[in-house]
Parts: sequence; C-alpha cells; structure tokens
Amino acid sequence: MDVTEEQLELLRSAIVQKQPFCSGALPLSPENFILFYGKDDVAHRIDLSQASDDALKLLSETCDAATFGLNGQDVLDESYRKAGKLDISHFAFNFDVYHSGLINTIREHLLEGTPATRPIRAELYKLNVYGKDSFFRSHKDTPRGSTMFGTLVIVFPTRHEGGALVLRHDEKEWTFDSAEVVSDEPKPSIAYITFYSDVEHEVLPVESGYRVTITYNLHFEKANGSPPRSLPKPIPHALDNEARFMDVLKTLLDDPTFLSDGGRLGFGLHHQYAISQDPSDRELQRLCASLKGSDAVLKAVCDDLSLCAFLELVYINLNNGQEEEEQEAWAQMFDRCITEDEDDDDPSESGIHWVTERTTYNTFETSFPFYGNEPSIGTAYAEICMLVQIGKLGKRASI
Ligand SMILES: O=C(O)CCC(=O)C(=O)O
Ligand SMILES: [Fe+2]
Repeated sequence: MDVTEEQLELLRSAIVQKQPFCSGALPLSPENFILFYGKDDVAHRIDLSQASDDALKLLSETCDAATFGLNGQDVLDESYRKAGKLDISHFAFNFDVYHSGLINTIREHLLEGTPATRPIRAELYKLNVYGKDSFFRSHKDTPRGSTMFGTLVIVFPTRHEGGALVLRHDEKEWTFDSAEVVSDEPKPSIAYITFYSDVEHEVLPVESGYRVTITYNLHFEKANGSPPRSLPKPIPHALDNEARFMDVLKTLLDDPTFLSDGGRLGFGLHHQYAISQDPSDRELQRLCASLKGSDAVLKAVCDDLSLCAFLELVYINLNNGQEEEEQEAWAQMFDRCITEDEDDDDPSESGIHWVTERTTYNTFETSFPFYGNEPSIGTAYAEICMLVQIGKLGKRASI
C-alpha cells in the first residue's frame, strides 16, 4: 500500500486552522485621537478620545452616504449598508499605523509561513461613521488589486452601543464588540481588528452613540521592493503551527511504509484568493508567496523540507448526465490536465492522495466546444489545490 488512511489522518490533524483575524485594544497618546476633517476650505478638529455628541453629529453630517463594491461597481443601497464615509482627501490625523506597532502585530499574529516575512503596506482607505441604526450587512471586501490580502479596521473610543463586527469563515463565527473593548480600557485606546479579505463580515446595527472607524487595505509589497518605512525585521523562527506540521511530515517521510515509491499528496485550499479566471502557471506560482493561514504553512514547511509544493488546477468531472459526445470531448480536452471525479477523494485516476478535501473557495469555469447533434459548448469546473510531490524512500526531496 502507498499510504494508509491513518497516515493521511495524522497529516490532516497536524494542519491547524488559526483564526483568520487578530484583534485587540491599543492605548495611544492624546495627539493620536485628534482628527481634522472637512470637504471645503474650512477644516474642523475633533478629539475622538473625548468627543461630545454634538461634535460627533457634525462629523457624521459632514460624511457622504457610504457605498459598497458589487460586481466591480460602487453601489449605494441603504438596505445593505447604512453609514457615513469620508474619502481620504477629506480627513487627516496623526495616528501612524507603522509606528503604532500594528503592522508588526499583523505579521506576527495574522500571517503565517513565507508571507509573514514579507513587507506590508497599509493603504489608508476610508473614515466611516455609524450613527444610531447604521449597519453593514454581511459581505467580503472587494480586493483592490492582486496584492491585497486583508483589511485593518480601527475603532475610536467614541461612546456607542451595538455595532459589533461579526466575522464568518469556514463555518465558524466570531464577534468583535469594539464598543466593549474600548470602554473596558483604563487609558484612551483604539480597538483594532485585522482579517483576511476572504473573511465574511458584518457590522451589526448601532443602538446608540456614534461608531467612528478608519479602514486600511493591507497589501504585500514586492519582496525585493523597499518597504515604505523602516519596518522591524520579522521573527525568523518557525511558528507553532509550522513546527507541528513539520514534525508530523518529517516522521512520515522517515517511515518506509509511507509512499515508498514516491507520490503526490493533495490539499484543498482554506482561503479564497484574488486571481483571474483561468490563471496561468506563472500566476499560480506568484500566488504561492501570498498564501494565507494554513495554506501558507503547508507551502513553507514543504519548502523547508525541499519538497516541491505547487498550486494546480484540478478539473472536476461532474459525471452528471452529460451527453456522450460531451463526455468524450471532456476526456480529450482534459487528457493532459489533472482531473478528479466530483465526489471522489480516494487516490484516483490522477494518483493524488488527498489529505484534505478539495474546497470550492477558488473555483473556475472553462468552456469547451463539442459536437453532438449540433455544435455545443460544454462547461468544465476547476478548483485550485496544493499538490506536494514526495520522492521515493531515501530520496524524498523533490526540488
Ligand atoms: O466598520 C467596520 O468594522 C467594518 C467596515 C467594513 O466592513 C468595510 O468598510 O468594508
Ligand atoms: Fe468590509
């Protein structure tokens, strides 16, 4: 036998899904709470650590209605999002996200694997004011460019109730009640939360007061480009999740009953990525440096063990009542591609041993022609998966 179910289970259980966000409170010195804002030549000044309701009302009235991204367009729909916003040309403040240490926190607590060693750019995006009955229904943030991996929200300590942020990912749910977080702090503090772009989130209705937030889009900077400021060096040691997966994989590689003639392991991705339809090999290769969470851990550990880990499109054979001609065209078309049957996770035709199930976070549609009674177009679906090439016993390295 190539590999036993116990061995696959051992590997599976060593993949830890860390929370896809990190949050907390950060005390700041008084000047960091001062905000200047205005849309004409007259700017207002507000101290967000002790703002009166009247001052907050003026800020709120200066805002425009907040839109949201839908199918590449900015849409205004108050049944989906009711909040005020100021664009970055209409406000200024002293708080510096780099010097505050938040960028380092993101690197240490949110990112894993190689991405945790990459420079990060925080792009100031919007100021939002949520007055009474404001909310933002469940959504995912529209990625602004392929380098964007997440969002940072800071919440100022203005008095308010409600307006908690609820996050959902992988059938789990978390609530971040920023009003409670900041009011519990002995010194004036901001609440912050940072999450991956593919995490669904929702702002519950504000019941009273004003919730004032600033959002940043988080991007990876090119590894060889210079970061915008001198950022502290990332911690070079392997993180806990990496150490654990590394241990288990190493043990298996030393085990003569594990893929003694070599083979391929398959892993479903746990996050969604901003990638074009029908991505090229190069695009998939580039994506390897920007993976999130446990996907990044898998890649980093395999790199360390000189195992070739790569992203691949796996075409799914739906087998569901297609015409014979369509099935034949499909078989011909995807002869050279990796294909799997819809519900089949066993070592299949492709010879891949699936450690974790394929997921549908990154699914693509491809059309292909076929000729039945008349010329028709068939549709094939592909999922991006991570495949790891394991060499035979005694010669495990594959890169
Ligand atoms: O205000 C928040 O907590 C989140 C806002 C948000 O989801 C967004 O601006 O996309
Ligand atoms: Fe959002």
